[in-house]
Amino acid sequence: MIKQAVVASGLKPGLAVVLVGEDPASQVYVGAKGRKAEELGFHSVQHTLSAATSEADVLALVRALNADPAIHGILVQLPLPGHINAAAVLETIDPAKDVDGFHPINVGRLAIGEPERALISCTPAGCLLLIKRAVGRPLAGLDALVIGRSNIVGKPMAQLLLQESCTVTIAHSKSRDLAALARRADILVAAVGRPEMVRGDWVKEGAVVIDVGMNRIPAPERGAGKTRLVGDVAYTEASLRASAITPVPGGVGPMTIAMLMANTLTAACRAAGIQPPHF
Ligand SMILES: Nc1nc(=O)c2c([nH]1)NC[C@@H]1CN(c3ccc(C(=O)N[C@@H](CCC(=O)O)C(=O)O)cc3)C=[N+]21
Repeated sequence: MIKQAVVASGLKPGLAVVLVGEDPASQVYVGAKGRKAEELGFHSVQHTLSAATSEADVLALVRALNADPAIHGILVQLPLPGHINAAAVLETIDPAKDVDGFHPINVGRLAIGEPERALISCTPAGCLLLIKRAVGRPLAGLDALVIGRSNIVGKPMAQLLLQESCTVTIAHSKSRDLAALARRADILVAAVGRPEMVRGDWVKEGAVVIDVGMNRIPAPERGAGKTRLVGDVAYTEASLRASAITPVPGGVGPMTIAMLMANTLTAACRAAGIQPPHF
């Protein structure tokens, strides 16, 4: 779907990914993003800097990418090493190239209900698309519960659902009786980072369940020292009640990468003064 839109636009969207340090898990994500970008015919560049790189050098690279007309999207992989002020780096990215949607300008545009001028955080944007497809009619009036209040997922997810006129509840570690809140939800988004915390009997019959969790847990059955990836939802139990549910892996993660590409195409279209496609 994105591929057709790229071809139709006649543009070559450019995505720059900046990785500071050699965290192996980060390298896996960055590799997957680069492969997808190339598959779609994007101009794709990766800057891998040593973990000892100074903040000034990261800022200088971001400024150079801001000024590069072949680059439409800039992603600085988080987390950054402790000696680098992540907020300073994110605020240096040109908001028009901020394909992660983490710059306060883009966060603000989402909050004031101007999503058509913003770039929206990829994971919640992808979750909203999945929810809309699963529900198949306007979301207005539905009860939505977002578990988790991070800047990257929980808060923007709640904003997007509010924009769709859902009745939105945001729950977090201090919330009381999460199970009761969950049982009322027509739309349940779990983004807390606790393996299989959402049980099957928390799920309302017919609810749409979106699992943002990416928890790596020990899997001795696969051999000594091996791990497996599980979400925040007990999938098998929850799938007996849900009308639609995303698995982990193979759900929100790949959708996040797809939305990163969609945001890069959107940024390229805006830079060229043409109407971005609607996903
Ligand atoms: N500035 C920034 N933007 C990000 O978007 C960002 C980031 N920093 N830091 C790290 C997290 C993590 N993240 C993932 C995206 C896709 C999968 C994904 O596709 N996962 C596969 C499974 C991969 C596996 O098996 O390990 C799946 O869910 O099917 C995972 C993780 C983006 N992140």
